[in-house]
Amino acid sequence: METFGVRLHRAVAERGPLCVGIDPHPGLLADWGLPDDVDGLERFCRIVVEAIGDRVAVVKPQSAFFERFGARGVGVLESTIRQLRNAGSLVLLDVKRGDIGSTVRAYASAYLDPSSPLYVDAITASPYLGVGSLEPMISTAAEHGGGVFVLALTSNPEGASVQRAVGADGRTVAQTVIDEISQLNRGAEPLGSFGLVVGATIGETGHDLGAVNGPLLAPGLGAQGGTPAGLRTVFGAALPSVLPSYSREVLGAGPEPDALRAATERVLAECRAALATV
Ligand SMILES: O=C(O)c1cc(=O)[nH]c(=O)n1[C@@H]1O[C@H](COP(=O)(O)O)[C@@H](O)[C@H]1O
Repeated sequence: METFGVRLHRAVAERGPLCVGIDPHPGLLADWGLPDDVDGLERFCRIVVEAIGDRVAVVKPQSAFFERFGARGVGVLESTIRQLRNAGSLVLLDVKRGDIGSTVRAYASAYLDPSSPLYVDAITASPYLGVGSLEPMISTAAEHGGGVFVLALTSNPEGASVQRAVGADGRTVAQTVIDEISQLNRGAEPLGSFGLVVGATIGETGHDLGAVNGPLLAPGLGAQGGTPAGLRTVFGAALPSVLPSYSREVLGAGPEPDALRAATERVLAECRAALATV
């Protein structure tokens, strides 16, 4: 069984360091001339998958935009996941789950067990009930070759008051998350399967990402003001492990498939250039 880290490493080598998010905001549906309903959602996703599913390493559907339409919206999420897999991109489902361990086990079966209809390559997880509470996700991912991206330093301005709080041992909350996830990737080659989320907007924070040995998802580019050139300031020597992630910056170019592809190529070229500067 190939691990997620191995698959991700290969996908990035073949398709380049880029994750594109599918975030069907009501405003984007309107801009694309689509109704704000399940049919509009379905058409939006189909256009994105057909335009870029066969050329982007990772696609990250944001679950909230599907859940807001109830069961039929989740049905569109299921079919979008299937279509993305057929197009050859890895699917990172952005659900930011976290709970007590016994409930995390159910989330793990929902997203990381191959028998689930919502099975994906990797999910995002929130560690704020304790990194240890995520253990069922970690072990299910390890068992089935999946990945988990744990929030460390998020792109939003409100995150810092919690994530940069300093504990009794002098480390920030985020650094303890970084250190615990790094342990899980020890010895993995060429890349571990347990990633961290670090926003592209946060500037230099003094956190040590040097020992992570796993992917560093960098959302916040484009619409939230982060730039590829700014990634070096945020990530320093860890820059080669960064997986830049864009949603609205790319999606805003639609609905024409050629325009979506052109926007994807543009941000990919910018990211390649920024990541090559180490
Ligand atoms: O986990 C994430 O992907 C995430 C973490 C974070 O710190 N900030 C952040 O913006 N995100 C997600 O990344 C996407 C950003 O979308 P854009 O701002 O449109 O590129 C949204 O789906 C967010 O939920």
